[in-house]
Amino acid sequence: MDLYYMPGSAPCRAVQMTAAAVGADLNLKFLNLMAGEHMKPEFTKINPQHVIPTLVDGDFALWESRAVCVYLIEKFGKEELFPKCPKARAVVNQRLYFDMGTLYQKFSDYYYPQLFAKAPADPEKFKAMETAMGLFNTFLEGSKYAAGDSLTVADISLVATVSSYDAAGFDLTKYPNVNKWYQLCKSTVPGYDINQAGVDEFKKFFN
Ligand SMILES: N[C@@H](CCC(=O)N[C@@H](CS)C(=O)NCC(=O)O)C(=O)O
Repeated sequence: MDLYYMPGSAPCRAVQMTAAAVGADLNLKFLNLMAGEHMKPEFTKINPQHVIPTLVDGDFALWESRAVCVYLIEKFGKEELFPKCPKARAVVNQRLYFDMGTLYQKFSDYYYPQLFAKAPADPEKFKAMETAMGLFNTFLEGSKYAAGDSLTVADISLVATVSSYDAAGFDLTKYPNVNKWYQLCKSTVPGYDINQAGVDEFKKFFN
């Protein structure tokens, strides 16, 4: 399977950690977004939405990191990362959608215009990030992992996002449940070293 990716990208890191967790061997294909490689016809033919991560498994192409993570888990039969029980699965899905639509979204809204369009910092957008992180802190009340007592794909997706917040200098110590969960994930999420290497690349955008 090929994975079009960039190491600094949080959604790509989530897919790489999931691959490590399920034992999937990925053929990594670096795509340089800064050089516009994602807009070349060779890539838009595979993914008309021109985003990474994009997985290619034979004649099947898939993007949206959380969908890719779930595909890998199902393909490799690692059910414990995406429980079948409807309620347990629903909580995992809620956390995944929260990550995509709120936690990661607020991060992108605040930092990306500054990093990639030299826009000034918007304090309202910073507050929205704080609200989102506060919500995640509340979800973690009395819960070891993001969706209960065991590690799931929700943790993998969320830790990719939270490590980007950390890399950007966002103060996680104000969110004690998040901070505790983050430390736990660092030592228990398979392939966390891959995430860390990508985070180190991502940090360079802030210099
Ligand atoms: N929700 C998507 C976000 C993917 C995304 O925005 N990827 C960025 C890099 S981090 C990208 O490929 N941007 C290029 C573009 O939008 O054309 C996911 O989780 O996979």
